[in-house]
Amino acid sequence: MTHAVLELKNVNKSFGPIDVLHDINLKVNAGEVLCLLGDNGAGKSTLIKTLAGVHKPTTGEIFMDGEQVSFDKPKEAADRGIATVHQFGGTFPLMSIGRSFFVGCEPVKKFGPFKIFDRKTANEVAVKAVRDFGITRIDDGDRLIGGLSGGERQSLAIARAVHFGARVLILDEPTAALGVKQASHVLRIILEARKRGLAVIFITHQVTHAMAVGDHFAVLIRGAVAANFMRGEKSREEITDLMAGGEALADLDSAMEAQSEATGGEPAQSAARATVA
Ligand SMILES: Nc1ncnc2c1ncn2[C@@H]1O[C@H](COP(=O)(O)OP(=O)(O)OP(=O)(O)O)[C@@H](O)[C@H]1O
Repeated sequence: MTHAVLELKNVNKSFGPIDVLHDINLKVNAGEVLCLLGDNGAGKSTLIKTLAGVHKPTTGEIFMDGEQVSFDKPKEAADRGIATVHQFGGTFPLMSIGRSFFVGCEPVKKFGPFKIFDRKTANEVAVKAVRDFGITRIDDGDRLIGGLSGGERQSLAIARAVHFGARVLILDEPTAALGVKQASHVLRIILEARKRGLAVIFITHQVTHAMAVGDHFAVLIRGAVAANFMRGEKSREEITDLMAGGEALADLDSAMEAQSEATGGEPAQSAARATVA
């Protein structure tokens, strides 16, 4: 029996008296993109941090390849192959591509009695890794990260994670700040990571981007998985409605109706209809 690369069973997370995640059950397989959708404050960051070893679940279990794991710090999650790429690629604008690719594990060469950073090797390996990922516009490892476009930075960070053996790639809103062309570039890189057999968790607000690459979708509302479905099981409109808080608009409608009844006035226009119009 093949196990999911990553599986969460009944994961709860509380901060003191504040319960943030409620009974999260999710799994992601090798070569699959799980899109995690949710409005602001839904608990996406807390979930990512719980997977990446920043937080420990209050209760519940996390499994990798069927084996229960527990991370005391982010390095332990990273050593198991869980890599998180944040919105701006998490790199330093004033570093070169070669330098930032190897930050923390720089290749060195001998220079007399000293060991110095092997810039040539770092640049060659970094440029090859990103070009293999289809980022053909990067051909000089000495270029500064600050001179790359947002999409190129994201793509570089993904290629780096894959190069260093990531098995689970957590992408935290990678397309949120990008224009259409740049976003489609990053989506192609996500598909390439999937093709290489990674388990990808793609956190996004953008339903169009999720639908372009997702195999499996989970919608978080107030820290719980409100919907969990596979590609083709829900329409764009249904997902958008869930995402836009159809529930919240329904609450608002009832509040407006109650107010209108209380004042005996004309019924106010439906919040949901007003939004759609
Ligand atoms: N350390 C903490 N202590 C107390 N409450 C917290 C803590 N971290 C998060 N929360 C609460 O948990 C809820 C979910 O927050 P989280 O940042 O995970 O949401 P999110 O979906 O990532 O939102 P956004 O898209 O705005 O980043 C929020 O109400 C937040 O205030």
